Amino acid sequence: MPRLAIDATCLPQYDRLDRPTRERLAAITRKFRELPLPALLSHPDLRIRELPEGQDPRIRTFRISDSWTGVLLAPESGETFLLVHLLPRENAEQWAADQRHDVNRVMGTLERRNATALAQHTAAPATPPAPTRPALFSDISDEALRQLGVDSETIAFCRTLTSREELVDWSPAIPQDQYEVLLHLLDGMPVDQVMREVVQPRRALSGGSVASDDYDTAIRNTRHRVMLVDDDADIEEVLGREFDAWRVFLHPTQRTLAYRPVFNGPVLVHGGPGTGKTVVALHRVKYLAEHLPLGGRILLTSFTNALVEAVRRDLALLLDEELRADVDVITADKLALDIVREEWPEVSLRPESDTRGLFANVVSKHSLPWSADFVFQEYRHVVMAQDITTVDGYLDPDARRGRSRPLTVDERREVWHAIATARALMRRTKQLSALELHAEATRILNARTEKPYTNVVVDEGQDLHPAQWRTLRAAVAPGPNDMFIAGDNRQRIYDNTVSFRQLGINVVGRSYPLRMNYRTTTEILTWAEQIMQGEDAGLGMDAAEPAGVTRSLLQGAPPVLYGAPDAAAELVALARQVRSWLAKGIAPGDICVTARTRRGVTEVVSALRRHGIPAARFNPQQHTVDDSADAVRVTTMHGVKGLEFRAVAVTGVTATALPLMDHVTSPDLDENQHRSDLAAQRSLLYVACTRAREALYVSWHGDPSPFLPLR
Ligand SMILES: Nc1ncnc2c1ncn2[C@@H]1O[C@H](COP(=O)(O)OP(=O)(O)OP(=O)(O)O)[C@@H](O)[C@H]1O
Repeated sequence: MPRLAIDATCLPQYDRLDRPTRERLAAITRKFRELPLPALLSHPDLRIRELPEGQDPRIRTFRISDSWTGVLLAPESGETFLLVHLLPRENAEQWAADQRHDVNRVMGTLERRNATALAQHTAAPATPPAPTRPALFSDISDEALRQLGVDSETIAFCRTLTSREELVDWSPAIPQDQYEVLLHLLDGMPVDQVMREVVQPRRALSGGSVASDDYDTAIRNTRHRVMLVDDDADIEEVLGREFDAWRVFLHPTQRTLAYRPVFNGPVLVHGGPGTGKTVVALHRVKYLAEHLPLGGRILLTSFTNALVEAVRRDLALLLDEELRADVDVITADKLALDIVREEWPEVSLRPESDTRGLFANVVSKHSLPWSADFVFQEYRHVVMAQDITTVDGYLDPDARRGRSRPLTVDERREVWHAIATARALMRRTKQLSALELHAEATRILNARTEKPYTNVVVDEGQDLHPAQWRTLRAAVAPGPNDMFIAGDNRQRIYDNTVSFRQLGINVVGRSYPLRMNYRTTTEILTWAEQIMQGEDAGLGMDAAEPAGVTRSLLQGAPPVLYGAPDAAAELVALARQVRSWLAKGIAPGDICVTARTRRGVTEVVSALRRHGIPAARFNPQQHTVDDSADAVRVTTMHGVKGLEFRAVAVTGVTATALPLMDHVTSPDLDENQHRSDLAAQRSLLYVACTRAREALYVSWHGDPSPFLPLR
């Protein structure tokens, strides 16, 4: 019996159909699966029509209602029908006639192109290539392009173009997988790398090349754009439930990572903002949960409580309750606390501010010549980062590698004494700092032969402290599929750096980049990338490969930048901007405004309300807002980590606020730490700006932040 597949193009259209039309479509698609092909094509009720003579014989249109038409790909061979598009009746036939569907033989996927438009342009380019500007890809031979799956027609077309912008403008007409190849080449990725990163993952899924008339296989291999409907599933049920594309359509690279049966050790998935790292981590959990041995458990963790809440919510969309019961979704800190409490039930977590206070007391009591901040940093970045437990360990010449302020041996003894005093006090009061809990949890776990988890999946890994990594490492036995880590060094906004090698997390040979951004438009992304230009990407996790450039297939308006004369004027301009987004039909809840500080958040909320705009402080942890759900969300720049909104306003990007020098270690204290803290503040701006899906507005008053690309 025929099987039904649905192209991703149909999904937004389905939302526009009214109830009777949806029911009618469901009835039709049921018939697709009940009747043999000849009976189906000639069925009087369905009015399946071929296109006029000379056009693609595989494409048919069928009537759904008086106003809606369906477009169907019905290959002569094979059993799979593809519902290609749902269109208003008046546009359907022309659209169908312009498109052509082919099998990409190299990548094994089904592709669509606007054949009419491409052929017309190739024959007579609107603007012939200027003799002064070389055609695109002039340094890459036809043969090399063909090996990457770019066919002769697309090659001939590309040779008429001279700029990246032209190629991007034409992207809706170009076969999608070929477009991705071209985009990477254009941005300088070498041919062999494109082969490895773009072509191979597709081939891996299709198991090699596919014959040009084998549409059936190609449709099944195009899972990044095509949804296969189970034989007994109802189309209404498939399309009618709240739809999130990420649950169904994985990019081939995402799919090969999430669904690979075995990795022989820890895996690192890295990539720029919006490349689907969280999506891959969630699908990996799904795969692991579906293949979990009896009694096994999975840990899914992320950096903050807010992020853990977000992945918990998303996991519920992907995995049914029964499988979710085998997955703990908690922060590393919560894990450490739970483990330590198993052996020491009265222990509690000491908030970071208390820990700093404790160090301040010890430093003043000992009348040390260093500031409390300095001693606290020695504790955090030397002692706890390396799990040093003895004075000799701290005196080791290598222990303070990377710290720029030298200490003599006697001075070290003094610092050690202060740190040891503070640590002893924590123990005596049974109130341990998070780092202390991790050190304890690691010792407990290392002493056990039975580990609590079969697999550990980590999202937002770039911000974890080495002590947290040690707990995670100790929570799972080393071996196949033990750790799956997603992160992006350039989004590191806290002050931790780690060396995986030293932590026994060996990702060498298992470090994979994701490069396609699914969230942000090209215009916003390209601008935001400039914030990070020249920034060393080696901080955070020591990824085997530096982060590459991220591309987006989405297009939109460039970011709007505004420098106001003073704070009041900045708020007035913000209100104007938000009002214009609302007027364009963006719901208040899809708009987020960030401020640099908590006080800034309060000021923005009251300013927007004064202008009659519903606004509320946003609590990312619970995804709740103070009053009404239908309000513009306002939060700090830290608060938007890992989230996204249709429109984002990043305010207060003023020289005195970014970097906020209170949060940056003074260079007198430690030069390297100073640089690292500055880099984290730069990343904060980058993270905030890359939360925007469609619209980004950035403002400041007085002098702009030096991190802002204003050229
Ligand atoms: N294959 C996909 N198909 C459709 N949407 C996708 C796909 N992969 C990711 N997305 C969407 O792209 C957006 C970004 O994904 P995700 O949050 O996983 O990226 P990320 O790399 O973790 O981002 P960041 O590092 O910026 O927090 C989300 O809206 C997600 O649903």
